[in-house]
Amino acid sequence: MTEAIQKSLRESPIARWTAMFVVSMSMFGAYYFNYAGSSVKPILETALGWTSNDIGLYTGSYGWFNVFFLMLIFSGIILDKLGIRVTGLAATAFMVVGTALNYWAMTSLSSAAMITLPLFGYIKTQVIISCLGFAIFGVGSEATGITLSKAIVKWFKGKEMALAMGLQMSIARLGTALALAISLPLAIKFSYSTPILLAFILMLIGLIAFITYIVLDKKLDASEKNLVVEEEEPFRIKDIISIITNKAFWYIAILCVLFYGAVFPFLYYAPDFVINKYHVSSQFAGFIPMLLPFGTIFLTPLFGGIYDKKGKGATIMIVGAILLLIVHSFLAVPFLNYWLFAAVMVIILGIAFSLVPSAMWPSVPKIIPEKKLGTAYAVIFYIQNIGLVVIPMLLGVVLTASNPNVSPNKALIKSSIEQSFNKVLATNQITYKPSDLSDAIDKTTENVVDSIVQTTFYTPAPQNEVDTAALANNIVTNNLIAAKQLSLNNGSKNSLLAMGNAFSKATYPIIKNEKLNITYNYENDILLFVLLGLLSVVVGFLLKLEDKKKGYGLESPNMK
Ligand SMILES: NCCCC[C@H](N)C(=O)NCC(=O)O
Repeated sequence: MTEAIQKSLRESPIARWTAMFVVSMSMFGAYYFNYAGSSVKPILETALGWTSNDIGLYTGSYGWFNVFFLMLIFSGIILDKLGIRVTGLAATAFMVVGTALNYWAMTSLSSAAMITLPLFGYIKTQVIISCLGFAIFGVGSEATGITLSKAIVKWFKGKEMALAMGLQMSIARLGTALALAISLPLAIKFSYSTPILLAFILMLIGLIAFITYIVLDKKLDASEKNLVVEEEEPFRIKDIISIITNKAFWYIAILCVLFYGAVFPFLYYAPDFVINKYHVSSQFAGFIPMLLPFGTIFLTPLFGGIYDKKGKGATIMIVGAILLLIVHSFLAVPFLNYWLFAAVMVIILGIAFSLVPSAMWPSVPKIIPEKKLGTAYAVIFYIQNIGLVVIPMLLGVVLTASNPNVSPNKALIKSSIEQSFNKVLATNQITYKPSDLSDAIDKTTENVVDSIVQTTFYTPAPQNEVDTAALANNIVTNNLIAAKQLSLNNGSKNSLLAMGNAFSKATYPIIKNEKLNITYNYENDILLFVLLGLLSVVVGFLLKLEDKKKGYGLESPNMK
């Protein structure tokens, strides 16, 4: 037997780094699409008449199947049972199908068509099919994430594993940066659907890249066929028990949900937060949070490289958690309200957001054997996904409760919508069921109020109070014009709701022009982030203690 045959392909740096770059291409597209939709929010509102509720539903649909139908857990089990090739191929194909469905819904379905569905009520067909597409994409995206982690462990165990995982994350975050930088300009220059078309092209590239990876993966297996490698028992369903009874695994999963919960939702609120607290103009508010993903592109592999050579994985996570705590604590101080201070804090948060992931993901293989890694990563992502649904909801509740005086005057808005409806119905002598009318008025009020809250989040203007009375007046006048354009010939519930939709759509530009200024106080929300930071530090120390007790080697270098 020749030397060449005896050597595993893993031993060739060119082969393993090529495998890493090829396999990471699928995640580049996934992270791009993740942020492309929300970046074109204002265009979707004006071009398709999507309300803030529609956009919120769409953004949240990413996790529907993963969380509610446990698809993420199934993906992990499938990964451990059927392997990297089958799972990765299916996952990248899911991303292609989901993105295609999303693109088709946005470009081929009428934005006026409506449907009544259990759980959702009366909803735009275009919105619900786009959500379905995004949910299918979400299944593929999370499954690809866990497949990539397992693939990197396969190629890099005992070598530059954390550096490789860090670089894979950097390539993914380049996708995020691309979405933040070009989605909106693309949508303005061409069409609202161009960023989604680009996402579809990137998904196809990701699928082709994964097929290329399969060739490399087969070559790796062939190169190891004649080697004496430690044969592992195949994965069995009962292995899940040994994962979920492992204390260190739980510390990592809890640290993951606490830490990511204090970063991703913070980014969502950050533009409005810097406008309200640091008096940054709305044009520049997006730039400060944007500093975060850009910084992580360079720092995550750097810290990964340090972990590989020097070890100290648990310590790196603790330092990251401490930085998170410090940043949120300083952001909570009322008198520190100069914009440069916020920018510096976001840069430090970027350092924390590079430290923790660079050590967290390569630490899992030290605790859980390779054959169970798919399921282990899947359970961690599953818990993280639940947190990313619950924490923003909690923040919204805290924000509303902490700012009782700045909410739009719902009663006034409702009465103006009532007036609009009654005028149209009386003028056109349309008969209707009173309960249907009241449902349509309630739904329209909900949409309009939500639009006001969401719009003022991003576009405050130099006024001192919420002039809802002027807005209500405007709604009546302008919505009558919108309603007249509708050929309403009966008073069925659907036609009343359609009228309500036209009202909400017509109201959107009015809200923009009213230039409302709602100043939110974010103090309590930031305190919630401080609490998450504090708990992250505690869990980090518990992980370090458990590692010391059980000897997982989190503090040892990865490179032998
Ligand atoms: N919108 C981001 C997708 C998250 C993917 C995955 N659940 C994850 O957390 N990956 C690690 C990371 O640091 O992005």
